Amino acid sequence: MPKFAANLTMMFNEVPFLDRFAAAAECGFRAVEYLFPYDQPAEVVAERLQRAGLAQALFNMPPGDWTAGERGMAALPGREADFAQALDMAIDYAKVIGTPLLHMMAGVAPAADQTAIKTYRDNLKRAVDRTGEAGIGLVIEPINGRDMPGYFLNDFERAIDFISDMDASHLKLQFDVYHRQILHGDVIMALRQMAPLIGHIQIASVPDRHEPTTGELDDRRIFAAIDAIGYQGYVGCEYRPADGTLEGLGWMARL
Ligand SMILES: O=C(O)C(=O)[C@H](O)CO
Ligand SMILES: [Mg+2]
Repeated sequence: MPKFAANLTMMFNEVPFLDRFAAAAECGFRAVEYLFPYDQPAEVVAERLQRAGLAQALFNMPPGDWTAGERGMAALPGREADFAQALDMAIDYAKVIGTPLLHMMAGVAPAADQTAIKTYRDNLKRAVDRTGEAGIGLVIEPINGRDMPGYFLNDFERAIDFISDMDASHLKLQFDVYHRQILHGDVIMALRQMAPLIGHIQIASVPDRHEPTTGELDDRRIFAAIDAIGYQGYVGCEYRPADGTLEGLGWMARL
């Protein structure tokens, strides 16, 4: 069975962000991930993580103005300076908190626009170089257009092409089973084929993004496939509990 990380952006919303670390540890999680730590000083986040005895699996680079609808800046022409600043901030936080992986969000931009594509490539190269110097892994994640309309990176093969073009061993794919199923299906074959390039995996039920094992996929078989490809990282539980975090944790106990 894979090792699971609690996603503290979606789970444990019953308590404030900083208290979610202890809450996750009390429920038996040994690792956590979340979207953004930047509302808190990095030292404070690191202290909560350590006090709870948890490993950090991953977090995202600053996404731009989230409340205004921004979902990353890597593919946004004209925002290169903001992207570079966000990258610096993410690396500073990563060093203090100790994450092995950063997720670079692409942003909302037309997927076929040549200027957006060039901007994305240039920013990806910058992020590959900076994370490489810092000894941190970098991942990119295809996201479905129902959850994020207009998201630039909306295709798994395209993500694989970007990763292959960069030819950097610390740049990998964030394989979110939920997005894969909505975008393309064929989840287990994709896990097998993309295995060497997978740096992080996330899970949720489809279509409602609730607890694993409650949706249209056979998640037990997916976990077996993840083991079979030799994946050693965490599987992030990036789901919205259907009826309370604690009330919904039975799926893990039943595995
Ligand atoms: O939405 C997802 O699936 C993610 O993993 C992101 O990090 C951001 O929304
Ligand atoms: Mg995800």
